[in-house]
Amino acid sequence: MALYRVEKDGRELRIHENADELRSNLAEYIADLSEASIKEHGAFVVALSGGSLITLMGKLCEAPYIKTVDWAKWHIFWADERVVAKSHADSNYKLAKDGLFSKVPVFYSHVHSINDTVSAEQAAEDYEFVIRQLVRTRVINVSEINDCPKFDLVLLGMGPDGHVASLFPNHSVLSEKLPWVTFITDSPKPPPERITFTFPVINSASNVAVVVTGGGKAEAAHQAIDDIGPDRPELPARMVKPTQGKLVWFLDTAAASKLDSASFWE
Ligand SMILES: O=C(O)[C@H](O)[C@@H](O)[C@H](O)[C@H](O)COP(=O)(O)O
Repeated sequence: MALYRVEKDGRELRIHENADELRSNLAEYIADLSEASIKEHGAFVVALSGGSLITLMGKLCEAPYIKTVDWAKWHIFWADERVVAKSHADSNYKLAKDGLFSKVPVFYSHVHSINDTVSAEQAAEDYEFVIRQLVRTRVINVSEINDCPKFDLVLLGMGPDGHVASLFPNHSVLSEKLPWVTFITDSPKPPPERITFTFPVINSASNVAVVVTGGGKAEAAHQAIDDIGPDRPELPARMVKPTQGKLVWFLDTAAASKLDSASFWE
């Protein structure tokens, strides 16, 4: 039985007894958003991260979702991607292709991987161009507040240091306001070269889910979710604040083990 905390600013916290319960809940959440988005604007525009998220999404490849989800209407992007060949073991595209999209009937023309033949800077520029083209052709909606693309769902993991996508603590890209996609060449988590959505794009999404498991992330989850006072450093995960969209945290009990338990209820 998941425990929920719904806070005044629309954030939702879903804490699960174990990874299997989280996987079931996450698959249902994504399938429901897919159905609602396709009903609303004829597509489901989703951005993935790398890491354990892909395994945790695995139930989407099983019944009933493999048949009930309208996979042909999905447009798939990456909120961050390593600047390596798409066939490389470090590629988030390869991770998602092997773990998910080779098992479900997505249109490969809707799977938007990076140009893996250029520099990180050029790959970020190219990726932003593809997103801009899909905004122009109205496949992707635009935020009512700024001109940022409004993804239907951005799926994030979180590192033990509180990074999300490839937005790492104390990095200058955290404050990028203009580009939709930027790049780093000094990632503390290997490999060093990555492209990443900036926070304006993440926070313009209609829905953002941060999916975190394991006790090694409990301190970061506490600092990202709980009221830790004004003088503590703001972790990147705490900067995920959708301007109009909804934020849902998917945690297992280990990752939630340091949360201020007084403020969530069943
Ligand atoms: O490309 C990446 O490395 C990821 O996008 C990264 O942001 C990941 O989501 C976190 O590091 C959590 O990874 P785990 O869930 O595997 O710990």
